[in-house]
Amino acid sequence: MQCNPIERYPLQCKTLFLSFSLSYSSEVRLFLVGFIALFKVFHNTTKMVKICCIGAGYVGGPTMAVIALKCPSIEVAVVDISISRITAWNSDQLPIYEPGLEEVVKQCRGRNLFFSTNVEKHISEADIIFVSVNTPTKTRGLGAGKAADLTYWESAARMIADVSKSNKIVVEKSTVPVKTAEAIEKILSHNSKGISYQILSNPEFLAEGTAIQDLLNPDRVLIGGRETPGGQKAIKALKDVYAHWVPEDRIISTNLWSAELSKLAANAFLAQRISSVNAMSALCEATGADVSEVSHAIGKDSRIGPKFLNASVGFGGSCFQKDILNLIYICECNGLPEVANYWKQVIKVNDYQKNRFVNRVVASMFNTVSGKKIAILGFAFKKDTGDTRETPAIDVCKGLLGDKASLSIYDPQVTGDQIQREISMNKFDWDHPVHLQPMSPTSVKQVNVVWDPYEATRDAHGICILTEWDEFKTLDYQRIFNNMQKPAFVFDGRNIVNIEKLREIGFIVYSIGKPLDPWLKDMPAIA
Ligand SMILES: NC(=O)C1=CN([C@@H]2O[C@H](COP(=O)(O)OP(=O)(O)OC[C@H]3O[C@@H](n4cnc5c(N)ncnc54)[C@H](O)[C@@H]3O)[C@@H](O)[C@H]2O)C=CC1
Ligand SMILES: O=C(O)[C@H]1O[C@H](OP(=O)(O)OP(=O)(O)OC[C@H]2O[C@@H](n3ccc(=O)[nH]c3=O)[C@H](O)[C@@H]2O)[C@H](O)[C@@H](O)[C@@H]1O
Repeated sequence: MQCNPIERYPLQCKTLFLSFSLSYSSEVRLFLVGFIALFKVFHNTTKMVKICCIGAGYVGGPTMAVIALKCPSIEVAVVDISISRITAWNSDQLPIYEPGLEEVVKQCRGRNLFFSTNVEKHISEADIIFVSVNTPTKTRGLGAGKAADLTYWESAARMIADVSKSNKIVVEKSTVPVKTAEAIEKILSHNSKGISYQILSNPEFLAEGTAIQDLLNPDRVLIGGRETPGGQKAIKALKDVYAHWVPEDRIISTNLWSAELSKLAANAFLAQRISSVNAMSALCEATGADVSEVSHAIGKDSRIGPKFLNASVGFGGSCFQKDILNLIYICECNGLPEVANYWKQVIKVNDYQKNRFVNRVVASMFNTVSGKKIAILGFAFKKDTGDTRETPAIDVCKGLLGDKASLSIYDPQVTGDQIQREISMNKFDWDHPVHLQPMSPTSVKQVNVVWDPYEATRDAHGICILTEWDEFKTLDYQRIFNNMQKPAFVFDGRNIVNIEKLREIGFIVYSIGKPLDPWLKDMPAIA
């Protein structure tokens, strides 16, 4: 990495200044002070550290926007092969919905934050290159259905090797299998043309919907690097970037493999907590216990803690399942089938939870939803995002369509096009760059997407709440009930409605892990 010459030669500059100061008049001294100040400014601006991030997605976009916000002296370019994504980043309609993101982008865009499709130019000019491209589950070949597909990562690495003319720090921001850095090092060093590369692992822990807050105030920043002087120097350079706003004690450095594995481990532990509470929710329904009360009681134990104990229709999102599958594959490759099986169970329980929900819906409606209108409230995988990758809504909707239901879907942040695409696409196709996905999948006739929850629920037999959007808590349920077929059902997959109030109105209510409505007790959901 290049650094400011004033910093590189501080002693020489100071000595020069001192010797002139002693021998010349005050005017000359004043001139010199001005000259050196200008020299500093000039060099600070021309030798600005440059960052390039390959991949302008849910991670690359917000992460770089926050770096640009907090480090005005660093120039940040976010590049992508998707022209539509970059066009959107440069417009008033950002490509992703994330609270607080627009404000940050507007403050920095055009100042020290740039979005571009000129991948080669920005890579070649950068000192630090973050790689934040997709690492989806492989769909075919060796490890299909489990291993991470590193196609996009490898092509980014080859691009770096092709266009670089100066030394680079390459930062793994994508979630990758442990030991990926070794593979990347090989690609880069075999094509190095005398250039030196340092690979760092700097996994991202932000959650969608709270990305900006997570980035501004992270629990920790993790940086893994080689234990060589070069590796340690690279770690220091990246630490200096984060140190602009993250307290030093929250910046952890480790070896490369610990950092890579910690990311997979963190997601596996988080997902395991949800599967644990979801497994309990099934037992609560069978026994009359209330899962919210159980979560509250166990969460009071400081060793367990209260977070991530909300029972739900299942976890979704682009990462939990993909990263656990990846972990399972790594365990299998390392001859650890027992460990692999342990983690497999987390995914099995998640699938079980989604199936269980569909079975409840169908069983309570006299064992058939054929031709019945079911309103789906919420399609995103969680509130405050428009992201639908691996949302449990896909499996629930497919399950209901399998029983010939007719669906009317409302989500405040997801378009009809996106919903149709998700429902008609094959599993795992969703996490590839947009321009590589099927352009116009055949839309499913029994699916109607509307922009109003009252429209979605009119004449419906039942309502499934699949995302915990706040607005679903305050809907006029009396009005909704009046316009529905009877008996009218609410299946709350997020435990957000007031069950007692809805029962008073006349609804038959199912809420995950809560004591069952007498109606549901008489209609057991056996698959
Ligand atoms: N979405 C999330 O909340 C989190 C994601 N991650 C990880 O970060 C990585 C990226 O995830 P997302 O940002 O969600 O994905 P994304 O799909 O939103 O963004 C990835 C971008 O990379 C671009 N791309 C792919 N290959 C490229 C190449 N060779 N050159 C230039 N651009 C290229 C794609 O066009 C796409 O816009 C994944 O490994 C994911 O596991 C980690 C933490 C949180
Ligand atoms: O690697 C990633 O992609 C990210 O994955 C998750 O973040 P994210 O998927 O954006 O959102 P979460 O808040 O973790 O929710 C994931 C899913 O679990 C569900 N969930 C969460 C918490 C809970 O108690 N119950 C529950 O069902 C959510 O509704 C959602 O469907 C992790 O929380 C992030 O730390 C990580 O960086």
